[in-house]
Amino acid sequence: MGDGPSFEEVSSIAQNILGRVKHRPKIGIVCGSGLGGLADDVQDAEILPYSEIPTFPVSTVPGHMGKLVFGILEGKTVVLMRGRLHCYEGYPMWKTTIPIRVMKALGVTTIFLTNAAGGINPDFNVGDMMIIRDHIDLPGLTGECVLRGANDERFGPRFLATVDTYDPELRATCKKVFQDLGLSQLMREGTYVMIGGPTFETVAESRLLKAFGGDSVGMSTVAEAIVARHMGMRVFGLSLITDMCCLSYDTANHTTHEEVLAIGQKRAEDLKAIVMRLLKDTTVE
Ligand SMILES: O=P(O)(O)O[C@@H]1C[C@H](O)[C@@H](CO)O1
Ligand code: HPA
Repeated sequence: MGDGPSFEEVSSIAQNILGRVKHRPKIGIVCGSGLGGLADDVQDAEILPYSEIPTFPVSTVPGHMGKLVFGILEGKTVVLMRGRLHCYEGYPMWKTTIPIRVMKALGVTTIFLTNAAGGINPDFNVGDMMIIRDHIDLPGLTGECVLRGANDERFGPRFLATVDTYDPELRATCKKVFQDLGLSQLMREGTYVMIGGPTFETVAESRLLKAFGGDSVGMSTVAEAIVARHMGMRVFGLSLITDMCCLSYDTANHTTHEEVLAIGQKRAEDLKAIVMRLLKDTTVE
């Protein structure tokens, strides 16, 4: 196979994990920057650091601990990625999504992707949460799609339709969750744009992404969502808006990763409440 990973490599990682944990999750959750606190509520937790899983890539970004956490949340058997991988860390795009392929091989059928993101839509506020309705795969549009390279049909089809990437039923359930928890004022829905990072956007780039129809921007998630859909998983995505992108030179402020992590901490309880209730209300086969 061209860009990888091979089906055999993914199966071998999954076999290694299955030999070491008793839980058999159907739902996977990827914790975005600063959002790993979700893992603290996992009951009967079994924890595998990425560094202890043969050939598994490791996280290098502050706010991403680099552990798989297996256990029970809201009565559902789950696996959490407490820390994801980004291409700006030096990984080729396909390598950042090995954990998603491994989750599928472990038996996961539904995946929740969370991220920290900048707000492009001027109606958004820092601290809002955006249900991802659609995405713009900027790396993909410029030739760096995560599915680039030889295709192994055991994973999925060569050509993938992506119009329905984010599951409508899960989005509807999540909207009700916001209502039920009295958090509707924080709820947004829109289009997430993936950039490669690690630079935050210039003013001109933010204006471009806005003109493209983007509502939030980040450095992850899209490749994971595409790979998950390639393997037939159900995908849900949620962005925590941690900063607002600058659309004017007059108001240009300097976004920092520390600011992103701080807002993640500030909103940790609300985010946790939403994801846990969504879990509770989600039926898995
Ligand atoms: O892993 P996510 O997408 O939540 O992380 C975002 C994008 C960068 O990794 C980082 C920037 O602060 O947060
Ligand atoms: N841009 C890109 N990625 C991000 C941002 C941002 O403003 N905030 C958090 N992740």
